[in-house]
Amino acid sequence: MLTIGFIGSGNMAQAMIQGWSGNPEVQLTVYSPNSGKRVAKELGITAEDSAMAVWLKSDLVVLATPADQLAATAKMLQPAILMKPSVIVASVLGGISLAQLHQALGEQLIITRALPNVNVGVKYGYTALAFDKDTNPDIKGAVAALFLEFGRTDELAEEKFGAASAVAGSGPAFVAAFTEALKQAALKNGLTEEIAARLAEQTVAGTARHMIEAKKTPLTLANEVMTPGGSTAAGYDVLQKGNLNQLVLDTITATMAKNAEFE
Ligand SMILES: NC(=O)C1=CN([C@@H]2O[C@H](COP(=O)(O)OP(=O)(O)OC[C@H]3O[C@@H](n4cnc5c(N)ncnc54)[C@H](OP(=O)(O)O)[C@@H]3O)[C@@H](O)[C@H]2O)C=CC1
Ligand SMILES: O=C(O)[C@@H]1CCC=N1
Repeated sequence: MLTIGFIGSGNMAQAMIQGWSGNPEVQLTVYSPNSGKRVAKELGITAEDSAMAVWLKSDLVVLATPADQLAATAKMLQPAILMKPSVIVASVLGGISLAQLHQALGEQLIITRALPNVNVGVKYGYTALAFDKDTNPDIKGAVAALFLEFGRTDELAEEKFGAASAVAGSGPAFVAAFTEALKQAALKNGLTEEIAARLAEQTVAGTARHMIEAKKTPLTLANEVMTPGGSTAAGYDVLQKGNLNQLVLDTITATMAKNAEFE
């Protein structure tokens, strides 16, 4: 049995707990100062009274607090780290590098930097992973296998994490915004709230599944839908004239700039 402990029980931690909760080989526990016990009860896992208790019970500890809480977390954990330095750390703290993590927690620890997105909660996530250079290949494989359980993963150089965070980490919010825009357009054109939501969600979900399962690029799929001279082409033209690509690029640039503030 592998025990995974969470420090922080917010949206990202909850998604990861949901993603791993069906695994009979994994036991999950959490500490979070205000919401830890409530979240543990809701998700059917155990809660601890301190970050130290989580560390001492765990084989792998996921740091899932806001990035600016790293120093406070490290302070709470120092005695436990000295008592049990074998614990593997997986940090999902946005913008915090492996070097910063080692500086705060200890140079001797085994640390993985992970950048999952909330879709891990429905086992359709994406996680970028970075390991210390000297990480034992068996440990690397075991950690990667855990993240593979709830979606796709890539091992990425840390300098690519800003882009990965903006596109894949924040991406669900941007895709959700586009989905909401589709829904609003359906509402404006007389569909009911319930039907508008279904049309928008199912279309976004189905389009993603179609591209993945049929191995089609986005443009291939778009061209299949666009009958020459037909109605989709008329709408697509509006997206292009509105410079959708530039708008999305500006969105990712602003997201990356904010993320870099923590570095
Ligand atoms: N949300 C996302 O999609 C993604 C988030 N991330 C990263 O995950 C991290 C968490 O984000 P997210 O879950 O969205 O944030 P939330 O605000 O939803 O949750 C933050 C959690 O951290 C807890 N917390 C705050 N301070 C401490 C502390 N000193 N010790 C222990 N727990 C603490 C809070 O506790 P309490 O509730 O008890 O007050 C809360 O449960 C961030 O670093 C973010 O960059 C990375 C990828 C994607
Ligand atoms: O918004 C944030 O800061 C975090 C990082 C990636 C997704 N959520």
